[in-house]
Amino acid sequence: MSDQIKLSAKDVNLWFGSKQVLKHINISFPKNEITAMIGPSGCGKSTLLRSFNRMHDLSPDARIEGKFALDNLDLYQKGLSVTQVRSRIGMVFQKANPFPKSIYENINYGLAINDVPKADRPGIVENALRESYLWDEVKDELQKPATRLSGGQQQRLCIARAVALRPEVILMDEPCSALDPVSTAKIEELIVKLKKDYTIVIVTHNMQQAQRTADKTVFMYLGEVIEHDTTDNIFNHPKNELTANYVKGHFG
Ligand SMILES: Nc1ncnc2c1ncn2[C@@H]1O[C@H](COP(=O)(O)OP(=O)(O)OP(=O)(O)O)[C@@H](O)[C@H]1O
Repeated sequence: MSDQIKLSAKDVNLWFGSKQVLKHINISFPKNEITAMIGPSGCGKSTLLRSFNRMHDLSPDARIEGKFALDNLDLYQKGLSVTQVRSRIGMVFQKANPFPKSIYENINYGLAINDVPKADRPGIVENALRESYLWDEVKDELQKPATRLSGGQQQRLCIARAVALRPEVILMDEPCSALDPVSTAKIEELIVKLKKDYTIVIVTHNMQQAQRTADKTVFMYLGEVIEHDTTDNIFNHPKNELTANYVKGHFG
């Protein structure tokens, strides 16, 4: 763990049309820690997560105020492309979304569009698959379509695709919600292992998952950050009554 802030949002407000979805968000995520974002459906967790890697750039009705930063880099500054941002801030989605291509090509593609020299790519693909605990299962069938892998394997492939680009941050939006308990346990083990090299922010509805994986937890409600503390404090000694009621399962 360290006190160095890797990712932050300052005075952020976000509207979709006339509806304000994020309100006065001030939040920071320390380097090499896992932070879980929890809160009832519709409170803005995904919207906040997606803001960091500029997923709203193409939504004509989205209006964003405030500042998002990676270290001291303004993520919305003029001249900084989405591809540049996403090579440093990777994302893994709720539903595994491999390209309809081979296992190998799923990882190779990102390397190619980021101009990684051709000769380096096979080694990077192998390392990314090893790092994602998938290599032993797929090493003899790298040319097989990725869509034939199991759901859990596909999600680990998506994590491999993200880590291949050596991002500094990995954003995860309910990465296990479509998986069975065994696959979920594997991904959670992987997430905890990855924090040595990455800063991780994970949106989850699974309270046990937050407690098993996250150093810090953020509770959001109606577009606001209500409480942000160590995971132990959020679940066992919450300061805010709303947080207490939510983690006890009284609503949401
Ligand atoms: N592209 C969009 N255009 C318009 N409204 C949107 C868009 N994306 C999200 N919203 C709205 O913003 C609000 C917050 O949604 P968001 O997905 O961030 O919540 P969430 O806390 O992640 O919910 P869940 O836990 O159900 O995924 C919701 O009311 C949602 O309908």
